[in-house]
Amino acid sequence: MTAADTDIVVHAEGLVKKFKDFRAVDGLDLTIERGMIYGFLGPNGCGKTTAMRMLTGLLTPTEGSVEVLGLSVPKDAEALKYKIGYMTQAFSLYGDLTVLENLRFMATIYGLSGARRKQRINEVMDRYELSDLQNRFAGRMSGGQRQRLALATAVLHEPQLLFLDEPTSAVDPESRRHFWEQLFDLIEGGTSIVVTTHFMDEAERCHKIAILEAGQKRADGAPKDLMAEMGANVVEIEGPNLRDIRRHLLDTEGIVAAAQLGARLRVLVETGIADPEAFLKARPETDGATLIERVRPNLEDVFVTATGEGRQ
Ligand SMILES: Nc1ncnc2c1ncn2[C@@H]1O[C@H](COP(=O)(O)OP(=O)(O)OP(=O)(O)O)[C@@H](O)[C@H]1O
Repeated sequence: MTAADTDIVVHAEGLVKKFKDFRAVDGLDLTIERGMIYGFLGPNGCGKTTAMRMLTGLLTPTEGSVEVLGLSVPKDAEALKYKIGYMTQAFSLYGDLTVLENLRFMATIYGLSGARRKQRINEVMDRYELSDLQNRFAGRMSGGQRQRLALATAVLHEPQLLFLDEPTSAVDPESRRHFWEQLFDLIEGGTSIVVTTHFMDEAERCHKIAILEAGQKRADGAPKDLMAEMGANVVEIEGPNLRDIRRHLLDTEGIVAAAQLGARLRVLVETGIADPEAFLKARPETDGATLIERVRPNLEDVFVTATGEGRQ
C-alpha cells in the first residue's frame, strides 16, 4: 500500500496462521476500503477470529504481510492500538467493576485524561444508554447491556477502525437490530468497521463481505453482487416426499445443492442449465410436486455455492 491509497484501511497479502501443522488461516488476501462495514462470514472454526486477531496486531502471522491504517502489523501494533477499537467475542469486560469503572479503566489504557476523558465517558454512556446503569457491576448486566458497554469501551478513544468479533452472538434479535443501527451511526461519523459473523442477515447488511471456509476466502464482494454472480439459479419445490426428492436431486448432475426450508425444498441449479424450472419439472422424482418456481437468490445460497456446504 502507498500513501496515495488512503482509502484503504486494511491490506493483507498471503496471510497465514499455523498452529503447529494446522493452517487456521491459509493464504488470505484482503483489501478493505474506508467508510464501510466489511464482514467475515463463515462457520465456527473457519478462521474468522484468528484473521481478525492478526489484523489487530494481537497475533503474529506465520506468513504474509498486513497493513492497517498505513501501519505495518504486528511491527507497529503499539501505535495501531490507539487508532483501532476491538470488541472480542467475550466482550472483555471486568465483571467485578461497574460500568463507570470499566469505562475509566479503558480510558486510562487508551491514554485519555482530564476533561477529554470525562467528556468521552459521558458521551458514550449517553449514546449507548448506560448513564442509568453507571454503578451496575458489569457481571450483573444482561447480554444486551454488556454488549452496549463493550461497544462503548471499544469506541471510547474514537478509533478510525473498529473490529467486532461476533458482537451479537449473545443477544436477542431486538438488541441485534439496535446494535446494527448503532454501527451505521458510527459509519456515518467516519469510522470503518470489520465484523465477523455467522448470521446471514447480518452479513447481508455489510457493504462488502468475505466468505471464509477452512481458513481460505471463497468469495468476496458486495452481497448483492455476490448474489447476482453466484453461478446458480434458485428454484423452490412444494409437495409431498421432499426428503426423497432431495436425495435424488443431490445425485443429479447440474444440481449444486438442495435444502429443505419448512414446507419447501430450495434447490440450486447450475446456470449452465438454461431453464431450471423446466429441468426440474422434467425430473421423474418431482412428479407429485404441487409447485416448482424460480425464486430470488439470497446470501445463504451464495454461501452454499461458494463453500462445500451444498452436498452435506
Ligand atoms: N491458539 C490456538 N491453538 C490451536 N488452535 C487454534 C488456536 N486458535 C484457534 N485455533 C483453531 O483454529 C481454527 C480457527 O479458529 P477461529 O477461532 O479463528 O475460528 P472462528 O471462525 O473465529 O470460529 P468461532 O466462530 O468458533 O470463533 C479452529 O479450528 C481453532 O480450533
